[in-house]
Amino acid sequence: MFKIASIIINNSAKEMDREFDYIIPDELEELIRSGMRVIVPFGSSNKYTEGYVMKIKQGTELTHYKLKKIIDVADKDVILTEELIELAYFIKNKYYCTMWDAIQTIVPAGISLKENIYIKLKAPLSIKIPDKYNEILSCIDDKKYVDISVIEKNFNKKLKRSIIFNMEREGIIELKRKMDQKVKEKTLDIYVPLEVEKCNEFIQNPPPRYRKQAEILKQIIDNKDEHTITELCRKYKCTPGVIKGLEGKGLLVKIKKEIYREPVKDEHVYPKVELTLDQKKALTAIIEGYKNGINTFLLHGVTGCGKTEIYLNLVEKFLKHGYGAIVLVPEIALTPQTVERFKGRFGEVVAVLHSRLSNGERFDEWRKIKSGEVKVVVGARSAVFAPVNNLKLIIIDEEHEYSYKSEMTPKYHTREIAEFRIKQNQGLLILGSATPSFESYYNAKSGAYGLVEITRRVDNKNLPEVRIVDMREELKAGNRSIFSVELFDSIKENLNRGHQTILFLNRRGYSTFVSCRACGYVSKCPHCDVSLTYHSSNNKLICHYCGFESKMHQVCPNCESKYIKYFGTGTERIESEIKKYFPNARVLRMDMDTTRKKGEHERIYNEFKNNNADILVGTQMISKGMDFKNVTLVGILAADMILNLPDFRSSERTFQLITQVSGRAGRGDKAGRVIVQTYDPEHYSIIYASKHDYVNFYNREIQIRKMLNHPPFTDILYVLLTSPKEDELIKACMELKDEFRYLYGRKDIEILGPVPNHISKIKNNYRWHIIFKGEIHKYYEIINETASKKLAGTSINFSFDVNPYSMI
Ligand SMILES: Nc1ncnc2c1ncn2[C@@H]1O[C@H](COP(=O)(O)OP(=O)(O)OP(=O)(O)O)[C@@H](O)[C@H]1O
Ligand SMILES: [Zn+2]
Repeated sequence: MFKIASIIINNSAKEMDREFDYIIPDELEELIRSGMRVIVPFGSSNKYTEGYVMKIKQGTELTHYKLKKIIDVADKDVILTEELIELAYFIKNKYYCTMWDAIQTIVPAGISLKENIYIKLKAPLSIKIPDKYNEILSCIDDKKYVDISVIEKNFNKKLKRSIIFNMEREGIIELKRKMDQKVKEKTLDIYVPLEVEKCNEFIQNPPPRYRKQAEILKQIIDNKDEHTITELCRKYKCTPGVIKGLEGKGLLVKIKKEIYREPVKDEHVYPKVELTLDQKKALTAIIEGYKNGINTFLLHGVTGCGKTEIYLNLVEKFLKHGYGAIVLVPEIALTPQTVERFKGRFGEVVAVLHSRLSNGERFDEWRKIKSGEVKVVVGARSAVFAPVNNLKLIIIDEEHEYSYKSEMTPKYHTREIAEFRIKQNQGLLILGSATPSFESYYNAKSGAYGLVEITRRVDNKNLPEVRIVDMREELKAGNRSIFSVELFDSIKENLNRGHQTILFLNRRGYSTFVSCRACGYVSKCPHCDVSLTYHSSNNKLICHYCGFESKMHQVCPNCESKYIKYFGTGTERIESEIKKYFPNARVLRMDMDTTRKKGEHERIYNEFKNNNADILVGTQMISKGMDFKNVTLVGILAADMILNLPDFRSSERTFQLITQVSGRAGRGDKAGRVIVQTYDPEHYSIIYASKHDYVNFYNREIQIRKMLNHPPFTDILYVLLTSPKEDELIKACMELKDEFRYLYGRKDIEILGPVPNHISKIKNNYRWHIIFKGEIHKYYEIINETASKKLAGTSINFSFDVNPYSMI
């Protein structure tokens, strides 16, 4: 009898999204387990391809004759544990992607394999070789194999692979295929003493000309050194010849030692503190609830109530029991404090998964986690897949943040992945926020999650006082500036007192759009359906969607008048106005434009933290969990900016932003104040946010969600259709609508659209969408099939997003 493996092949095409059977050859039978990565021949050309073993089953005589054999295993160990295989199936079924895409989401990019081809001349004297191969032949050897990429480099034209395969078929060359990992494990040559006795003999009686060698060998032994040759030479101030000499005598030997690429080391310590009463109560409620079988808790605590300290205590408790933990933050660079605190409390057992790690560094961290060397992982979204041993605790900080939803297929939500993993491992999931997402609060209220609330800040510090300023009144009173009188006076006062100020505006650049006052012309991106933003720092107009740049016009390109002006405000403009009005103030700006360079986030953050600036201007980058003690004033310049976007989450988003940004004020021993500027001062999300009243905001907004049948009361399948050909796209959308005819009038599903997107063109691709609301899992198969059939062979691409965070 022999065994068969069902394998998912490296291929993202929907048609290939199934398991393929391969025979497990006898010599591999002992080795191969499910979750392992293997190399198999695939397709008619039998190209070497990587794949993952999903299942192992018994074969029959009949299958033996039809099936191909596995060539080799790709790794020593299993890559996907049972739990991660289950997780891959979950992702595939929940977000409607292929199994390969699901697996690629789970494993780090650095481990993927690439096929390398090596070529050798077969030296067939009897064959007449066509002249067209001469150029290739001149690069090939008849004694050793040459890497095809080396030949490709030597070749001035593009070397077609088909030519190489023809040459093989004609018997001119021999090919050898190998699969190599993109990122390799890193090893170093380390010198260690071989036999102590032999060494001692040499040290005691060295021949006169080897005295120096003996002296150094003695020190190496005394210090129990394990070093590379360069390190040894530096340490003992000797030449490499001395070390080589010792190696030649068989006294020192060279061994290969596996090492890790170390991302930044950090020796900062974050000492333990005595928990406040509120923190103790919350911690007890969570631990008791968990003992009684509650697996997920929503920790709803006002800004500055000390949630991080609760997380730290939980992690400590789980570590003591030998369990592993994952701590998720919205974005590493934006939450330096949280990261510092975990590293500072737990040290070496913590790995931080930065988005700026190189593939090699990421791969090394992943290996450390998998081997159990690392027990706590702190990271952004994708760290939820970390192969932590004995995983029992996942914490999602600022769980309402949009960055927890992936923007790439599969468009998973981190919270849903965490819930699944915690269920599999019977562990504990903590969702923390001052402004929980509606999904989570709804679950907590309906009893699906445990709910723990903290309504006071640490040491009973007051939440800041929030004042709403009606900008329409300012205008009536003749104030045309971007600052209301109240905000302007408050900034001045704060500067005089030596306190710090944060000014928030959710738009970068200088202006929102550039327009001609004479003819009404608006500068738009030629590739996208959006207006261009003026950036004063380089005097350019920039598209925020595709990056297109053009010079700022001197005159209107349409009517040549000089009255071309910028309108609206971005962070750059605020910065320059502040500099104009308060020339002595030290101003920092944090937005996408000022933080492109590595390390800039940290630099700006530290400058402000160390009181080297008076005012910090920024976009939503500054709204997250930052804890500055000296900030007593926060100005929100345009609170209603996202309120009017065509998205059912815009009220929720507005409430969250105002509350979170306000939460940066008054965290030290001085009282905080917030000034909210708006054209819509009666809007309930602004009023509730000004009162720090999440619960009543929720109660009101949830009724609207229910009435209009929006999540969390229903599921949405958002189908985005894009094409560079507008006519073809519109026609296909209309025909699709017709094909979905039979779904109309059903109670359990509703169809909206097709309609053009809010932004109807991005990067020369026209965009339309269709929205399905209701029991989408019941209809997904048929929707997918209808669309695939209809759109096959057209210029149109389509993608799915389940419960999207943005429909723009
Ligand atoms: N038990 C404690 N004793 C003294 N200080 C504490 C205690 N717990 C937390 N703090 C301090 O209180 C401040 C706020 O804590 P933390 O940053 O964890 O708040 P948070 O709840 O995460 O707020 P946000 O939601 O705004 O991010 C921090 O400076 C922290 O060091
Ligand atoms: Zn553009």
